[in-house]
Amino acid sequence: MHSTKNNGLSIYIEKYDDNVLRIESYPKAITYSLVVSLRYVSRGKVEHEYVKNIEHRILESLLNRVVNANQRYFLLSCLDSNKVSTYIMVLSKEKNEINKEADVICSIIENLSNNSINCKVEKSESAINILKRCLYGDSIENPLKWLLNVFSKRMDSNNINNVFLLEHPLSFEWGYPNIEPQKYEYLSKIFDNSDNAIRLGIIHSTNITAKLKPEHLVKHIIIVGATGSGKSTTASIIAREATRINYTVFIIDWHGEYASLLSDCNNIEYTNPVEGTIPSFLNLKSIIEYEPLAFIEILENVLELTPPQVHILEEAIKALLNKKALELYDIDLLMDIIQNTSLSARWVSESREALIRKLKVLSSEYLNIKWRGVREVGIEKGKILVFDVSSIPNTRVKRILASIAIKTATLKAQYNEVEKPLLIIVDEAHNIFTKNNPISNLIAEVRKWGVGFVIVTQTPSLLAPVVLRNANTRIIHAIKSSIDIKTLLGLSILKKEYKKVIPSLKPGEALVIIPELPEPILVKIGLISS
Ligand SMILES: Nc1ncnc2c1ncn2[C@@H]1O[C@H](COP(=O)(O)OP(=O)(O)OP(=O)(O)O)[C@@H](O)[C@H]1O
Repeated sequence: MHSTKNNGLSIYIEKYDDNVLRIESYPKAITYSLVVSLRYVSRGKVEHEYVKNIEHRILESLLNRVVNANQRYFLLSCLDSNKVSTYIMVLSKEKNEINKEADVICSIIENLSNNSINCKVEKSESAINILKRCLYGDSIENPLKWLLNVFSKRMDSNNINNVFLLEHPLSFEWGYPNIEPQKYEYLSKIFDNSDNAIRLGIIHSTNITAKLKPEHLVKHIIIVGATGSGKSTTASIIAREATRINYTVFIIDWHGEYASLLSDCNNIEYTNPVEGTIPSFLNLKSIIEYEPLAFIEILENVLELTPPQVHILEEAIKALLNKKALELYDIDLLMDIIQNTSLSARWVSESREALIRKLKVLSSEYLNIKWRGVREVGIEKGKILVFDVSSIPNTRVKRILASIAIKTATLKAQYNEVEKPLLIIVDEAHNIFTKNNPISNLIAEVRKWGVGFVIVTQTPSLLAPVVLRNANTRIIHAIKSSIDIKTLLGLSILKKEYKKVIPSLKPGEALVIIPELPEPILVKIGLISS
């Protein structure tokens, strides 16, 4: 994906003080604004003609002021809980004048309407909400877009080129006012200078580096976002940073993207079964010796085995375990054993054939992978091992091999057979951490063995709920699908206010939620040079 050149108009609206908003537009033009709301005071039956007349006179007065004064006004009609409300946005380059101007126009309006219109200056927070409602209202012609267009032309006509596209609603930065001094201090404390942390990028409107500490890593991280939103880039930054603080990193690379993302790293090894290498975690010996049930459950789930097929598989595994030299990068051997299982019931032969048919997708013959000839690559402290499954032609096989590798990696961590702490990054995790895959429950268990997961997905709604619940650090890139946004909102991962922000994040921008902070922070993800 390429980032598009932004030659449009970007507008940042931030709280300046209790009533005043500061608007910064690109190309550079800073102005100040406040919003007054108009309410008709009910005085019995108000004549339509009478109201129209007042409105006409108010508009006339405002127009006169536009000619004479330094201010601009913008009338907003917003759909507010099913009724249309009227607001006036007062714009000025002079922040000192703007409160005075609001008083002036309110007194003009109240006088002209004989006090049948109530005029009130809105607090900054509610002014932002009002603008948001107007902006996201259903009207096809976005009034604010028009406003900003006109406004910028008038205020800074020399600087503005001809393109006026509000193509990116987040440029408004709703809910992201400049960080106030107390909050700034608080954030600096949370993201202190400690070197033993993952540096994610810079927090919006600060020069504070957002960091994830080791405790965040073992409480798991989820990275969500639509295609092209920057998930893999973020995951690759976490991988690099994790090795810097001496983590062992294992990456399940679903699409074969990490070779280019990490091309400049020299502490990295790649494995790809189609090219004859596998991570040592894929030697089935460990999983079958330590937890044969987990192996059976993975196959049962991914290959949708029936109970009789599971039974036959269990018997075959028992037989396999009785064999002295267990070499099960050898699914072929497992199939031989199943073929020769001496179960006598009549149903066996049919189920056996069906089971073998299902297992065939894992065989050397089907995959064109010579399981007996593959080279196993181990994992070392401070290094990254990538398991690239992208060239395996069958999604079920990818899911099985990735699940087995993850399970074995965590077993090795449990039995201290791998250098810890271990960080397992799982790209396209919705293919693996599904509701019925037993692997999903690992996320609630592995912390005590010094293992953290980074779950990367574009479809959080397909993840097992246990996975979403147990990933305490959330990195949310742009998401378009309303189902996925709802999933995050439903889990209270996000407050409703962010619903509109998430689709508009730019590639590499993310809302980051860590347990210590009550609100998400907006982070521009990027490598921080040492
Ligand atoms: N932190 C960043 N800073 C600048 N640009 C970025 C950043 N992250 C991503 N991008 C841009 O967005 C593009 C897509 O990023 P990336 O491949 O990480 O997205 P993705 O969400 O993983 O997409 P996919 O699901 O298709 O793999 C990158 O090629 C890069 O141009």
